[in-house]
Amino acid sequence: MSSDKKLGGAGLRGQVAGQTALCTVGTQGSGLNYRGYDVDDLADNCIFEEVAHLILKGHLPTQAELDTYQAKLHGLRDLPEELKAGLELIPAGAHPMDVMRTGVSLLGNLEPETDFSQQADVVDRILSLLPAIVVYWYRFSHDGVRIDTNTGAATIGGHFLHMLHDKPASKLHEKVMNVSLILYAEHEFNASTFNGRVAASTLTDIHSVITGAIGTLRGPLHGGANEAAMEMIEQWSSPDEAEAAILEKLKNKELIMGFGHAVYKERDPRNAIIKKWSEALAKDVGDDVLFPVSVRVEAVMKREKNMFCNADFFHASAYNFMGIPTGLFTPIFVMSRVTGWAAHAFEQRANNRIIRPSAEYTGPEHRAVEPIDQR
Ligand SMILES: CC(=O)SCCNC(=O)CCNC(=O)[C@H](O)C(C)(C)COP(=O)(O)OP(=O)(O)OC[C@H]1O[C@@H](n2cnc3c(N)ncnc32)[C@H](O)[C@@H]1OP(=O)(O)O
Ligand SMILES: O=C([O-])CC(=O)C(=O)O
Repeated sequence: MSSDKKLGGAGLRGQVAGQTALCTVGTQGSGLNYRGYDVDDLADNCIFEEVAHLILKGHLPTQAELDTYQAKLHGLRDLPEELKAGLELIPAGAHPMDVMRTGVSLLGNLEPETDFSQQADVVDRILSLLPAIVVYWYRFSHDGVRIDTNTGAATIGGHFLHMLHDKPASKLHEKVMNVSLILYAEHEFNASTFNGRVAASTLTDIHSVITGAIGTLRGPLHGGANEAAMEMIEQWSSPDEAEAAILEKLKNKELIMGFGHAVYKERDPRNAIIKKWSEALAKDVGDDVLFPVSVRVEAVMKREKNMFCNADFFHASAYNFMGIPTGLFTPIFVMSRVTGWAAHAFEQRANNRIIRPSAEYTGPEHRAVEPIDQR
């Protein structure tokens, strides 16, 4: 797939800002490759932990390596008591992305990375704990329970759902979580990753890299779009109602969340994959509103604006069908993209020069300070 989107002007669009061996966007194969593998191939054939291993450690694991890696991650699922105490202080009304940001930041105080030789272990610990950080807080603040974060679930996706729903995830749900986490894992120099690389280039600790990236992903123009898309589509009870509302929004020049992309021009290769799984989940729950509404919105945006769904749009209905509260949508993105952020930080550290571009000055001419009584 080639991308011929005109890239220029503001937002550093299209400018090469560094090198990476991790990923290509819009240039090879189906359109998104992690270390040479098509994302659809990975989503069909792997669990997320295999892809995390690929991104973080450089190759797809053998069965023995995967078993060892999963056993290691399982052994790291216990939240430190001080972290639980900190999470219990955060009010129920907080945004779960703020909880993720604070959780990682607090973890950095409790288990600091004091030397870069620790980076792989520190990242495995963060990867293991992210689902527990957000679900422990969510269940304590919303349901008044202190959950056990040792679920015994084989995969990170299954572990997240098990903690949330107090029971093992179905095979279908665990598969969809694996697919979702694989689709979101890495995407070159997107805003949150670039933020992370800038932080890494100062040789700061990995918790600072991840904390900054979480804050950047939170915005509705980036990862927050999956929640914003859900808040939009859940307002409509039929495809016709959705179509009328979208036409009105377009007339008012409103942004339609979950559409468009800074790099892809014609399609986001992740959309067809998550759409297929959203459809399977819709059948599973007997939905006859949310999925048809989403399909109509996609068709209207194509017809009216020649715009396509990005990875976020059909994630909204898919997560909803699995009973996941909307506020936890973007935190799932964090549980996945942490692999990309960390691998970019490792690359930056391995060949570092501090990232420090220049600005074109547009302020006042040179002038002298007026004495305070004359201003
Ligand atoms: C995982 C991710 O982070 S994927 C992105 C998730 N974000 C969203 O879904 C939010 C909605 N989408 C957007 O805001 C944008 O498409 C972005 C932020 C993803 C990309 O921004 P840009 O690269 O600046 O967009 P692009 O250059 O393609 O915009 C071209 C035109 O289409 C319009 N446009 C872009 N996206 C949308 C949209 N979702 N709805 C309506 N119009 C849009 C822009 O306003 C712009 O109009 P203009 O020429 O009149 O100013
Ligand atoms: O690449 C981007 O600009 C946004 C992003 O992170 C993604 O699409 O996964």
